[in-house]
Amino acid sequence: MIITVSLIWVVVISLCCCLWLALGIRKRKPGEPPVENGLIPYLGCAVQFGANPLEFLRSRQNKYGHIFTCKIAGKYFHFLCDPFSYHAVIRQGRHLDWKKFHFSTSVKAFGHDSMDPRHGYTTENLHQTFMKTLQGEALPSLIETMMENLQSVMLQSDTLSPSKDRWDVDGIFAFCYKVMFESSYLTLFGKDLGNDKNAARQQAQKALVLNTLENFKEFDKIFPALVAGLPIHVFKSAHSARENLAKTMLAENLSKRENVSDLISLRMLLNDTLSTFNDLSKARTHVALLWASQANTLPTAFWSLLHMIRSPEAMKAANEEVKNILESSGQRVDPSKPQLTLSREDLDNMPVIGKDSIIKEAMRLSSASMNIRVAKEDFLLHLDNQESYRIRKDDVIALYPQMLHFDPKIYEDPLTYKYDRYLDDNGQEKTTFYREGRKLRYYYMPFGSGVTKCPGRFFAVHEIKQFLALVLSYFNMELLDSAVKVPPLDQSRAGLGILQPTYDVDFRYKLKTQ
Ligand code: HEM
Repeated sequence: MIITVSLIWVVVISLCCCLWLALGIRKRKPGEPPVENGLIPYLGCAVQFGANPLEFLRSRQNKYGHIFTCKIAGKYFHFLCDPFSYHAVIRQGRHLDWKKFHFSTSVKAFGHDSMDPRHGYTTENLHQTFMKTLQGEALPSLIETMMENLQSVMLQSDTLSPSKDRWDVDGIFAFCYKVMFESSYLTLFGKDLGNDKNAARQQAQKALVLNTLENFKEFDKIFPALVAGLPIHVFKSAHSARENLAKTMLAENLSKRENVSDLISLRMLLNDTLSTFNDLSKARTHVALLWASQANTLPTAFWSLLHMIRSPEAMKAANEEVKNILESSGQRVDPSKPQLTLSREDLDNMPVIGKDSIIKEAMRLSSASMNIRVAKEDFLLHLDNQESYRIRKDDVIALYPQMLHFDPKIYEDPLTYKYDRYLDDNGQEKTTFYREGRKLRYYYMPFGSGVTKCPGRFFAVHEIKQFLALVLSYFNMELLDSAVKVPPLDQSRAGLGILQPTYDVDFRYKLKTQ
């Protein structure tokens, strides 16, 4: 009897193995890129890729060349590693779909109904909504509101309590998190009480911000798992954190707030007029925007501030240019009346901070976004070296720009932070980079590319510039350990944007005496 049962098991397992070999493994057809199926059914190469994507891709590039295919979580990814061929993917050919992956990822992570007009829940053109409310004429007012909020959070609310006479110690990431989260949340989602100074309402407002921050953190922790396809119900506390966030963003709550940004008010209107979403689904679309506006900005603020403080030359150059711009506009730094104004032009005209070099270099070192397109049909992908490869319908084509950012043939000494790397000899933005003597069209891509390029990028860079200009204006800052090493990047979020540090770095700050 025992022998019969064992025999049945052996047969079942063998059948499963045969089925997996027959159906789960792709055989390379003529004209296709080399393929790796990985050893684990369904997951394929996911575990090796996830452990260190850059190392994984470099080793496969050395083995296979400019393009190769890996099975990851049931899908076939064609990784294109030749920067001169990026154009073939970025210029949105008729064979490639960018919407499918983006819309389905958002549904998986945030739980709203599909925002893809092809699915029939809404006719909103999200891309247009973002461009209209985050760029061009919409930008100056976002910058102005952010400037007020940053100063109020740094100096007037209880978020920090800085003093002239005493150093305060904090983690740099913790500091950036507190200051940037609150300021940019209030800038986009408005204030509960408008300008009401009533103490009880101020406290209620503060409690709402703190709760939102805690819920955001809890939810953000499991974000990579949701993108990978795990259901949110597996993560009890993150699930309730996401639902708590959504509750605060129900129309009945948002409509009570004042100074709500154009982005959120237009989205509320379009949710009501163009969609069939229920109230909760509408609220969850706002949670998606909260995440998009914070998840990359917070670590970018950290890396920019950390690298600046660690680099005496960067600190000196940045300090001088902030001082000059304030002097030339006749402004005095007074923490008891924090009303500095720096327009978009002021911010753009400062060389080190203004031309973004300090920030760009910090992002080059910490960005690990993945640019993804899905093949709409079988087609031939033409590379720069005249080779062509067959791509099958529904396969994914992926660019991993960290390979560019850390390429020693493009960036000399790529692991070193050089605050002026993106400045030319005249102190202007440097836009020419070469690889083996050939000028590159794509050399810096933390915001993605082509049609899916981050629509919030101008606001994002300006808010970091404002943040740096203000901390330099108001605070003296020092590392607790002046020889502290830069913490390693937390790879668990690789593919999703700016990586977080694996641990925080302590610094101390106190108000400057003018
Ligand atoms: C340093 C900060 C930021 C970085 C590095 C960043 C990066 C990115 C990246 C890589 C994407 C995806 C592009 C793709 O899929 O190819 C993206 C999408 C997006 N970002 Fe940002 N982002 C930042 C800040 C912001 C801010 C502040 C906002 C809004 C206020 C924002 C709004 C969005 C939106 C709405 C999308 C989705 C666009 C779409 O699917 O059409 N981002 N961002």
